[in-house]
Amino acid sequence: MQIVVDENLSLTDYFFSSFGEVTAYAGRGIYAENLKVADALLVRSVTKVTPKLLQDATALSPTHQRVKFVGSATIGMDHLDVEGLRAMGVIVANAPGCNAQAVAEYVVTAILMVQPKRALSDSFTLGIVGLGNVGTRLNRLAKRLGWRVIGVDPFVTHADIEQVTLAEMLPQVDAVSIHVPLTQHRANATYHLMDEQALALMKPDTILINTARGPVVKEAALLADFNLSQSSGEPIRSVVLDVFEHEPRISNTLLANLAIATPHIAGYTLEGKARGTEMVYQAFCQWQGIKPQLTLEGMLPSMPKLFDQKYSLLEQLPQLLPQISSMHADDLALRACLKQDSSGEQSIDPVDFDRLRRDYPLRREWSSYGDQG
Ligand SMILES: NC(=O)c1ccc[n+]([C@@H]2O[C@H](COP(=O)([O-])OP(=O)(O)OC[C@H]3O[C@@H](n4cnc5c(N)ncnc54)[C@H](O)[C@@H]3O)[C@@H](O)[C@H]2O)c1
Ligand SMILES: O=C(O)[C@H](O)[C@H](O)COP(=O)(O)O
Repeated sequence: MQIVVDENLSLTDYFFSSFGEVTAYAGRGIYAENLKVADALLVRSVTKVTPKLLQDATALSPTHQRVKFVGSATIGMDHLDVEGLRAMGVIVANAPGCNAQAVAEYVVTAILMVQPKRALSDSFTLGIVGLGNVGTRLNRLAKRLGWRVIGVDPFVTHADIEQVTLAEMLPQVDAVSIHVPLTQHRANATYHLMDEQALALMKPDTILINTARGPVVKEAALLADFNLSQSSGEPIRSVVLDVFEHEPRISNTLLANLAIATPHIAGYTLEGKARGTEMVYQAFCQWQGIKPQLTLEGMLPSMPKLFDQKYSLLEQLPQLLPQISSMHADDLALRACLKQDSSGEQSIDPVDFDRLRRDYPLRREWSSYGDQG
């Protein structure tokens, strides 16, 4: 069997080499040409997989049966034409929840970094938009920190989360964190969910965090929000972005105004990435009609136990974060990539953005340091 993989997947040899030949390419560089003799394609979020891609591959090698399994080791699926692929008989799988804990920990870290004093006060209120795998994990962490949580999700109900509409939530929270899939052309679509109207409902000092997908926050509205504060002499809103509307290109006009900017690595823990591949492996085994033999058991190195259950998360995090989080360095590394582009503006080059992601020193989740949840 021929298996084509994005080079940015973890542990592909461990999980897949017993099935056949595994060939890796840069995720943004997987073309029909690379899939001529492929049976399975394993991607992350940067490879757009459509029926056309697979049909083009078949046209290049008509005697080969085309790709029959597409696995994405990610939570998000907006890069896959799931309906179109399934309609042509392709098995499509992703990895729901694989890096949800990583993202929840990223959000708490960002809030504690941006506004430590406010976040440590007992009246801090967090708004969570999207109460799926990430949103519910974030709710759990936030409650452990003593924060009040208000959630928005038109599709689910959680007994332990106070749920309101977006318009009701935005004026009353200290931070808003976005955890919705990117959707378009349907009821409650999330494309540009955070637009001029939504930003206008927020207090000027409400922190905005987007780790979902870039186009959920309308960049032009964000820039207008910054301009409005600047022109009235007010401090600009604290905004944390891990994803960008025009990713992988980021203009300095945006970057210079962000409190924290990271290159789409909120989910990049060793655990999150490894689980993503493991979940795709499980779906792959199901497709092959075999029982999965391999697991992550014993595959991840153990870490020193830094958390002490005698103390609360709130008491320990401020001291531990400098040791267990790379957020400050991640932000600096991204800003260090600014250079003049062809239009004479300063921006982050997509090649540098992808390099930072490929070479990212994967963080560890707090449980690996002894946090028992
Ligand atoms: N930055 C990263 O590294 C990273 C990592 C993981 C996931 N993500 C992104 O985060 C998204 C959320 O992840 P998840 O695991 O929680 O997904 P999930 O599918 O478990 O949950 C998404 C939730 O959003 C809700 N939702 C949909 N439309 C909504 C709307 N208009 N308003 C409010 N809620 C709405 C859904 O009902 C669902 O409960 C993913 O789709 C992915 O794009 C990013
Ligand atoms: O949806 C997700 O799981 C993440 O956003 C995604 O996995 C980020 O990393 P990438 O797939 O681009 O490597």
